[in-house]
Order: sequence, then structure tokens, then C-alpha cells
Amino acid sequence: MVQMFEKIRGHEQVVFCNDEETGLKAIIAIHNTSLGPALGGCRMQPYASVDDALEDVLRLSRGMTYKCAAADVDFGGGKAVIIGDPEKDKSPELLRSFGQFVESLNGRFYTGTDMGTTPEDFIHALKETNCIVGVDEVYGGSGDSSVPTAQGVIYGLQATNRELYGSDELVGKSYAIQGLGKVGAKVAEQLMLAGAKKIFVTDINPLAIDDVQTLGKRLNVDVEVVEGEEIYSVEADIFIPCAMGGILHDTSIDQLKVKAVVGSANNQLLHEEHGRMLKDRGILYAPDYIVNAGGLIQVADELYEPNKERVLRQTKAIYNSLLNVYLKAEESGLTTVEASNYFCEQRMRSRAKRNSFFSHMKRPKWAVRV
Ligand SMILES: NC(=O)C1=CN([C@@H]2O[C@H](COP(=O)(O)OP(=O)(O)OC[C@H]3O[C@@H](n4cnc5c(N)ncnc54)[C@H](O)[C@@H]3O)[C@@H](O)[C@H]2O)C=CC1
Ligand SMILES: O=C(O)CCC(=O)C(=O)O
Repeated sequence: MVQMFEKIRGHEQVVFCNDEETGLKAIIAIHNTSLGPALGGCRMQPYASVDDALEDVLRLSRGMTYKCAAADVDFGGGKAVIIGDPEKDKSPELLRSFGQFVESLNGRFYTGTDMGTTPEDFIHALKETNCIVGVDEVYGGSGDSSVPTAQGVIYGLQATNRELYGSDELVGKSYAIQGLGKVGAKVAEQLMLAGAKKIFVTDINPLAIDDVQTLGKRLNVDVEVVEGEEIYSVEADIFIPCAMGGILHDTSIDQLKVKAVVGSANNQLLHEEHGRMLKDRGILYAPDYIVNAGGLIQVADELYEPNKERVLRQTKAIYNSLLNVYLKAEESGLTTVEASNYFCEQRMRSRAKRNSFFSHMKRPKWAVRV
């Protein structure tokens, strides 16, 4: 018992959802609601154990607290994981059952897609709860959140080029992209359109590789496909992780030949100390939760009635946030993650009295859907 509380230290609430009839086994973690109700996607994965699932949801939900603070949205950090194979174990009943558990939290947790789940899945959950975001526009949602996420990565790359080379220009540089899914493919396309000199890519999905190669030929950009972990050792200006987390560790950091890492993947650092290791190697690290906040900004905005223009404007703020973090890290000797955490914790402390625990219903300004 004591051990379990030790494990969830720092989190407000962890809910284990078990429905034997539909086979649902899920965990919802609410990390911190001092800025507002928790918001974060729901991942479905065939975790090897409940411990692995718990560890993932705890890390991801903590990341959401910082992401909300960095993006300046009045929401807190939460996330959910469903234990199961997204190809085999999904059913409308399972997703409705998940929706019922979300509803039982009475507006303390809003959720939507993440890896392994799609906006279509959540149409079933939406039948049981209003606390669902990111479904298609025809169902009242704001649609594909990977569009602003990819745009945010581009702003992050521009800010990083400014820091490294004194200019925002994406043109003439080389980039290494890991993962060409919803976000990575869009980033690759924008870089090619912006005149990138060369793009190294890797993905386990051959179709995603074919698409990017076809586009490279059409736009006359040199696209080189590399296998798996080779992506860590290519000679490029910036590495862009857009697949799984935990990929920046002792071995991969040793191999990196880039000047910076700027990508969408959540929880890129295996441990926070790896931020120090990157700094010591002279590699500029853009904290993932700043760079990949575009999707969050869109789904948070959706709860006040979707407005694409407003989302784009707020996503653009990623550029300045990142430059501020780089400056703070440079002046203070902190790593970029420590500098960024510092800003977020400051914001949480200053807002906590206004958006306090359980009080979102009382906030007069915004009509959060309940
Ligand atoms: N979609 C969004 O708006 C947001 C996504 N993120 C994060 O960004 C990352 C990418 O998200 P999406 O593009 O939406 O996911 P996705 O599932 O559409 O794409 C992931 C891609 O990575 C590839 N991949 C998987 N394992 C790989 C491996 N070992 N090596 C190379 N490629 C591999 C997959 O084949 C797929 O093409 C995830 O970490 C996600 O949590 C973060 C914030 C928002
Ligand atoms: O992008 C989304 O749909 C929601 C936000 C989220 O879960 C994330 O940023 O990881």
C-alpha cells in the first residue's frame, strides 16, 4: 500500500478501470489540476504488464501538466491508457465502457486520441460522456489535432535555427525524422516545401516511407531512408523524433551527430538527467512538451467552441516560449528542461489560487463543457 502511494507520488488521483464484460482494463491518471480540469489523450497499447502501463500513464500525465502550463491553457495534466492490442481488442462496447469511467470523474478529466486510438474510437465514448475532445468536426469536435502539432514542431525548428544560426530559415539545412505518422509526415512535407537540403527518414511502416520518397522526388529534395537506430548517427543539423518516447538515452545520445533535437514525441528523454547529457555534448534540446503542444492547444480551445485561427495564433507562441527557454538555460547553466520546468512551475504557482482544485465549474469566463 505504502509502495503504491510512493509510486504515484505527485499525482492527485489514479483510477483503475476494470470491466470484465467488455474486457476493458484501463488506467486514468490525474497528475495536477491546479490550472484546471485534467486534459490528455488516451493511449492503447498491449503493455507487457500493468506496472508498465501504470508507469507510462504516470509519466505521460505529469508531462501534460507541464505541457498545459507551458502552452498557457487553463487545464491540468491527465492521461489514460487502455491495456490491449489496438488492432484486435477494440470494440464499440469497450470504448463506451471507457466513456462511462471518464464520465464518473464528473468533469475532472477530458480525453481524446493518442497512439493506438483514433478520433472514430471516441465517437463511441462520446455516447457516454461529454468529456471527449478531438473527434471529427461533424460530431462537434475540432478534427485532426496533428495539424497544429506539426505546425508547432515547425515553429520549434524555426526558433532552434534562430538560436543555432541566427536565422529562422529552414532552407538549406538537413533534418533526420524518426516516425512518419500523422505528425512526422506533415513535418517532412513542410520541410521539403521550405527548401530543406536533405531529409533522413526512418519508419517501421513501408507505406509511410513510400509516401515521403514520392514527395521527395516530386519536390526535388534528397530523401535518404535509414534503418531503425541508424537514424541516431546520421550527419544532419537537427534530429526530429516523431514516434515513441524514451529514445534519448546513454547509447543514442552518444551516437548523435546533430546540433539539436526538436520533435513531437512525448517523453523523449529516458530520464531527466539525459537533458544534462545532451547539454554536455553541446546538443540543444527543445523540451518535447513545449514543441508538441499544438494538439493540446487545439483540443483545449475546442471546449470554448473551436476556432482554427485562435489555435494557430496560440500555437505560434511556441516559437517565443522556446527562445525564452534557450535564453534562460544559457544564462543560468540549467538544462533546457530544467529551465522550462522552472517557467511552468512558476506559472502553476501563480495561477493555482485562481483555478483551484475541483473549482472549474465555478470559473465564469469559459464555458467548459460538462
Ligand atoms: N498527434 C498529435 O497531435 C500529437 C502527437 N504527439 C506525439 O508525437 C508522436 C507521434 O504521434 P503521431 O504522429 O500522432 O503518431 P502516429 O501513430 O500517427 O505515428 C507514429 C509513427 O511512428 C512510426 N513508428 C513506430 N515505431 C517506430 C520505430 N521504432 N521506428 C520508427 N518509426 C516508428 C509508426 O509506424 C508511425 O508511422 C507520439 O509520441 C505522440 O505521443 C504529441 C502531441 C500531439
Ligand atoms: O493532441 C491531443 O489530441 C491531446 C493532447 C495530448 O494528449 C498530448 O499532447 O499528448
